[in-house]
Amino acid sequence: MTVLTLPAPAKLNRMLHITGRRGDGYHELQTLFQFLDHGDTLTFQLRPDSEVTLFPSLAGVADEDNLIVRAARLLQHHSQRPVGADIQLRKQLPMGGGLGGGSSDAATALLALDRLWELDLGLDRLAELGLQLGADVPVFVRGHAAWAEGIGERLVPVDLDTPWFVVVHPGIEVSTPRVFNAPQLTRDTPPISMARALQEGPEAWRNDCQSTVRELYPEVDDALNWLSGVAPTLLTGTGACVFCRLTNADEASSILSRVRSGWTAFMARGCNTSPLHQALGLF
Ligand SMILES: C[C@](O)(CO)[C@H](O)COP(=O)(O)OP(=O)(O)OC[C@H]1O[C@@H](n2ccc(N)nc2=O)[C@H](O)[C@@H]1O
Ligand SMILES: Nc1ncnc2c1ncn2[C@@H]1O[C@H](COP(=O)(O)OP(=O)(O)OP(=O)(O)O)[C@@H](O)[C@H]1O
Repeated sequence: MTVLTLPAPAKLNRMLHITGRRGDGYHELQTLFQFLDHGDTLTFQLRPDSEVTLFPSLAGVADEDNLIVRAARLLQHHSQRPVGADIQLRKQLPMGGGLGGGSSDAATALLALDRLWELDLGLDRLAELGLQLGADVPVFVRGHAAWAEGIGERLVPVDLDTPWFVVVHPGIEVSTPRVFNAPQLTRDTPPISMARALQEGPEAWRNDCQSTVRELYPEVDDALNWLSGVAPTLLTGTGACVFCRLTNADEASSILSRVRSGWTAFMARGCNTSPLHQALGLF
């Protein structure tokens, strides 16, 4: 095998609580992650030397800073022989969208190159390496919808409802550090048990970042106001995307056709098994 084409799906935070702040400034979260059947696509072609190339480059991100190339560099240290790859990226997910696009690309690179380079590191080690790249990478490596604690790395697999979603991107990039550094962000939600979060269900779920992001980014406020007029709506991660859940595809496509011009939107189905793991036959 010398070529692999694989998906890098989006994630949603179906709920997100901020329960504290660690000494190093990172926030303690409780969140429910679920994947969508929509995302980026990456193609990996084995090289006989130790070069790693990426095409096309992302605007504003130097290749060596791209999480895909950084994932490849981390893995190269684990090979006894020179290994390289030409990587093609079909980017669909908005950057700074709260859909975890960069983290998902990184996880897809870790799993693809582990296979292409015959490293066989296993998901535990790959998730550990992934955490060095970003708090959201481990869930994409493990590939199952999850209840997450810590900074998002302590994961318990769960099965959530799998509705259709309409995801609206109001055309701006939200800075995750800016949101986490905002003085008005509440960081004192009392921790709850996973059982309680699951029992409360989607009607009760909320995102503790939402009111702060609304204040800092009026475009997100507009999108939340518009979409919640049609169906129950939440922010994902620190935004900028907002999503609502629908019981069927017809309702979703009807909302999609009415989304305000200047915003981008897509519809997708929630998945408890990542499309990446489905493609790799890991479940
Ligand atoms: C908010 C979430 O999207 C929820 O899924 C993620 O926790 C964010 O994950 P991410 O984008 O992978 O974040 P990282 O690249 O690890 O961190 C970006 C910056 O956000 C802040 N950050 C991030 C995650 C976290 N639990 N606490 C934080 O305070 C830190 O300032 C960090 O420097
Ligand atoms: N392959 C990549 N795809 C997207 N962004 C990348 C990538 N590599 C590095 N980045 C950098 O990471 C930043 C965050 O991108 P990303 O799309 O992961 O944000 P996000 O969807 O808000 O993530 P999260 O929900 O994890 O906070 C970008 O602004 C960009 O500078």
